[in-house]
Amino acid sequence: MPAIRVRGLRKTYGELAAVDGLDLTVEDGEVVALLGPNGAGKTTTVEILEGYRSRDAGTVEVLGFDPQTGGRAFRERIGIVLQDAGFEDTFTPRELVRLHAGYYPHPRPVAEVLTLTGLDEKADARVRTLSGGQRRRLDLALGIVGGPEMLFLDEPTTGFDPSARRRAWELVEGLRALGATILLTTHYLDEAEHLADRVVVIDHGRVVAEGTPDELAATAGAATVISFRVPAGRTTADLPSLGLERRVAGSVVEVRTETPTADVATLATWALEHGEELEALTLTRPSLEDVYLDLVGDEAAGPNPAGPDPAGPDPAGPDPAPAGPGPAPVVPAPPAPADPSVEAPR
Ligand SMILES: Nc1ncnc2c1ncn2[C@@H]1O[C@H](COP(=O)(O)OP(=O)(O)OP(=O)(O)O)[C@@H](O)[C@H]1O
Repeated sequence: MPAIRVRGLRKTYGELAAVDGLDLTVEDGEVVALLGPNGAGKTTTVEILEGYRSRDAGTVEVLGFDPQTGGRAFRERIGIVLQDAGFEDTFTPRELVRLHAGYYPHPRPVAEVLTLTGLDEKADARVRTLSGGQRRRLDLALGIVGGPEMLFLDEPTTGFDPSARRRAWELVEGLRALGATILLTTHYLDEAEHLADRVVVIDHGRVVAEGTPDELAATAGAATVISFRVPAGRTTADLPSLGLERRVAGSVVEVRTETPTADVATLATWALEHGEELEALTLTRPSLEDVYLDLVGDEAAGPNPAGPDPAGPDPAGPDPAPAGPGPAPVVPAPPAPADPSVEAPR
């Protein structure tokens, strides 16, 4: 039985379909990253899976429970790191972790959780004196203290310094090694690439692509780039026909190709036949970032596509207030307009 099975999930706010017929399966023990631009519906989906929001349509099973009706038996088996949990400022991390440990039948030791999340030094400081990144670590500590089988991480490392991020990654890897299933949302593509077995890209409340980063690269058709220096005394006119598109910058040639093996063979054969050495020859595979930008394009770099919500806040009862606009996406702007030095394929 998969850990998560979602079919035809829908959640609307007035006219806006925040989640619009979403299907998702997460196998037991799998780490899956949800990616997508601001407002794509990631948090709404995750909060429905956690039992924090109601749904309008679709079936949802998490560890065999319907999160809406799973109650305590369900909540004891999951761990949650929300985007913006909000703490009682006058408590200390040690007190809060101990308090939360009391909610679970088989919690992890409090001291271990504080160490794992790098909070030893701040364990007895008032929460109001913690930095943003330290509060986020506390979120993480509260998410794992119950020893969850299924962990939901909503942008778990936003605001972390690089070493805290590495540490959080190690923590997630450790939890995975213990057999936990993990669903995380992130805007850091390197985080998804590093942690996730599988990536699911969401846009406008639907899944637009899913697979391992390698599979995504293959299906999205993002091209590999072959780069090399034109041998001294030669010009680009001497080169064999290669790839889809060429860029020339000084003596460096970059060729975009969807058939890298054949093109490298053609290029190497040409060089050997002419007794040339191809200096600075490199092959760059498309990164998850290239693939992501191919899929969601400009939206990922817009000012705030989630924008003001025409539907206004959800008047419905138990759902929490909408999450804040969230941090700016870390994906860079899409490529600049066509470079005049780009040549048509020959
Ligand atoms: N309680 C709410 N009431 C009204 N609209 C909401 C509510 N919660 C979310 N929305 C809207 O639903 C859409 C999806 O929001 P959601 O927070 O799920 O996106 P997200 O993919 O998590 O975005 P981000 O990357 O910015 O966190 C957005 O347009 C948002 O404004």
